[in-house]
Amino acid sequence: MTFVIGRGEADDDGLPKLHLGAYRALDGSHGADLYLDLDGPHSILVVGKRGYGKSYTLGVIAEGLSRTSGVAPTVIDPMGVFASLATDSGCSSIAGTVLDDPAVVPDSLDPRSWCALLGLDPENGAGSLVWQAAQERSTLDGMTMSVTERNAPSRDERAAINHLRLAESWGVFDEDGIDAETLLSGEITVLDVSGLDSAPMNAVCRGVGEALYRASVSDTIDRLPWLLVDEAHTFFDGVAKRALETILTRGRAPGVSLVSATQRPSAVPDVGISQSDILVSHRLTSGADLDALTRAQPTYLNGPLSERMPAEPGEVVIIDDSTETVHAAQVRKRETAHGGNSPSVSERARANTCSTESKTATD
Ligand SMILES: Nc1ncnc2c1ncn2[C@@H]1O[C@H](COP(=O)(O)OP(=O)(O)OP(=O)(O)O)[C@@H](O)[C@H]1O
Repeated sequence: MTFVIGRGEADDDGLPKLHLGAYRALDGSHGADLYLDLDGPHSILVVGKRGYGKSYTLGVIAEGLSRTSGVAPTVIDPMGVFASLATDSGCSSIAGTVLDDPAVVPDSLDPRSWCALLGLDPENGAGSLVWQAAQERSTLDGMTMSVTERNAPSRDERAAINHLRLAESWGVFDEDGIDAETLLSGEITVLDVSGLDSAPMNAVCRGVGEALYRASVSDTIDRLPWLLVDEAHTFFDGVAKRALETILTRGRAPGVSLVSATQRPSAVPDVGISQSDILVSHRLTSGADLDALTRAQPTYLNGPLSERMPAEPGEVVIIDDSTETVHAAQVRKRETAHGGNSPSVSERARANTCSTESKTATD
């Protein structure tokens, strides 16, 4: 019998799950293996102070998802550390796509999102022009044309066009950009947004979140989407917030999962904590961050969470609301290289061994 977070105790029932790690005893020794359910949708919040393993854990989850059929993982990567998932030349590489300059199709954003993105009031002047343009057209050129065709007061027209030009200058909208169909192809897609400012980074996240949610609601998909967002406070603080909240509050019914990782749980809106059915907490020490989690602390957690904080990188306490259980665990080692690593001799040696092995295999 093994324990599957999000499902409970399970015999080998053949349902999809990923190997998350092992139980951790008080003396630090490792116990039985621990798994994470991939059969149904989940909202998972991964928290922890810098350097204690959030991105690493996100990578472990991404690896497990990549090796599971029936799911389609997308990673929003603001630090540029997940490319190694799909480009690792070692022995355990994963089939997937890394997009260094990700662009979304303009109509992945609905008219309300366009106004929010550009900071415009949809009820007035330039905002209502952008709203109508987004309703009618699916390209930025088309939207600009739509604005000029309205015979609106020239001040409003100029303001709307300037805002659309600003959006164009971000380089994240393209009619040939990624759409839900591409993201749902099954292989992992890593969207490296590390070169972008906060607004375009948020635009990509909102576009992707909305596209995945809309595709799932339309009921035409044959894989369940998983959206993994690192440094999630950047997106909960920006225009992507609404798309993430939609997935958190309404995503599970159509089958969309969200895994958000942040070192600042205090910057995550309450809904981001209360609607997560699984909390994976690495070490946290800031009072504000512990308070944010304590406010949502379930009654079945005996004693304060602060007293159960792990001490070492990779160690976690997991609160599983679907089974109302709490677990002390050690997250397993990554199979692919962790992009956030400082260079180390052992990591280089591992990569060299792998490339020698694969060369020998092809000789
Ligand atoms: N489960 C694990 N097994 C082994 N090593 C780990 C594990 N988790 C983390 N580490 C080690 O801790 C380091 C820091 O992890 P990681 O980069 O994920 O931190 P982080 O919390 O995301 O920090 P940041 O907020 O700075 O991105 C890793 O490079 C790795 O060496």
